[in-house]
Amino acid sequence: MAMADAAPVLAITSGEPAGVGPELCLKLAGHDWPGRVVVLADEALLAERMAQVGVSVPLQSYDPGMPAARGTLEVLHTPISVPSRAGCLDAGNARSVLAMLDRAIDGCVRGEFAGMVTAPVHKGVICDAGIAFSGHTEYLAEATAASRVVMMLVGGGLRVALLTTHLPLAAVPAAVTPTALAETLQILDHDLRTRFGLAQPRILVAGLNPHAGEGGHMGREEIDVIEPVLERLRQTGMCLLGPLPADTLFVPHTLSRGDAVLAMYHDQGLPVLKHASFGGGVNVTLGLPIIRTSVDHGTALDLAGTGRADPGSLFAAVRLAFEMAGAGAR
Ligand SMILES: NC(=O)C1=CN([C@@H]2O[C@H](COP(=O)(O)OP(=O)(O)OC[C@H]3O[C@@H](n4cnc5c(N)ncnc54)[C@H](O)[C@@H]3O)[C@@H](O)[C@H]2O)C=CC1
Ligand SMILES: NCC(=O)COP(=O)(O)O
Repeated sequence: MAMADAAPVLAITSGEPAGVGPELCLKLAGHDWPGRVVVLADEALLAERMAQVGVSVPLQSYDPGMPAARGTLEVLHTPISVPSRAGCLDAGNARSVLAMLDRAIDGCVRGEFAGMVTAPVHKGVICDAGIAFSGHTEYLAEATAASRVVMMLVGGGLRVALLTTHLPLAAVPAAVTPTALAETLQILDHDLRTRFGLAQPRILVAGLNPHAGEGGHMGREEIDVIEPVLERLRQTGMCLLGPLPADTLFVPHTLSRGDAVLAMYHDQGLPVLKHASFGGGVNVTLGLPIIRTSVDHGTALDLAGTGRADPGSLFAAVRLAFEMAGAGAR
């Protein structure tokens, strides 16, 4: 167990072995972090990627009581099941990717780790292995028995949270329910106060339909669901603006009126966020009993093994996790 006043220890899951995660994790070594970073990865795979991208990073096996020497990378060996070639997915490794997540989650729940930072996994190859998987966010919710969690991306001066996450577009309208909206806004408001230090968060809520439904002529979710929920939550003291037409919500004048945006679905909010910050954005899961941040990008199979993947988002995710754990960034 980590001592309450000891430097926080973060678990960094290296994710899909064929993706850029393992080589990005190597770049964490030698940086002056305000605590310990422990990379969960297959040690032999890390050695292979080092050879492939032409770097040499001394690895030290993770020992809870013994922080690694500066310049080395602490590694908690989590074996892959079959050899992995950069850029080539193999469903045979899906279960080992999930075992890596399970180890990090377990360590966070037990207090061994102050939080976890995830490098990307490949959702499709995990599903190809016969495991229903739609993302870390949903997996973490289930693993920690959190009844609802909220995906929020932070970057480029924006905070964008999502009401629905990895759903087919056709399933989105039915998921815009009073309960889902109210609980999501309550989690967002709560975590903006407690984890991001905002005394009175102002949340801009997007409509679902073009022009926020144009008075009911282009869809009724705004009138039937969103407006009543916002009105009810305003009575509890929450500062909510909306439902706002999503096409003009992200113009600077409107953004200046809020601290965070709640988008109704994945591709309503994330393209704007990624346009503003790709390579430096961070994905945070709100509503969990543990701290979890992540990169803003995927497995980038086209770059895996080249050493050219940008580590900026991983670094930002690690910095934010340390800040959330109470350790200032260096
Ligand atoms: N946190 C996670 O685990 C995430 C996982 N994914 C998964 O990743 C897989 C691939 O997704 P894609 O849509 O192809 O997105 P992607 O982010 O892997 O790639 C999109 C484009 O961005 C580039 N790119 C990505 N990361 C980069 C980096 N660090 N530096 C420079 N360029 C970078 C890629 O080369 C590619 O051109 C999917 O299975 C998806 O679900 C996607 C987002 C987050
Ligand atoms: N587009 C964000 C994304 O896919 C990340 O999902 P998750 O794995 O963090 O749930």
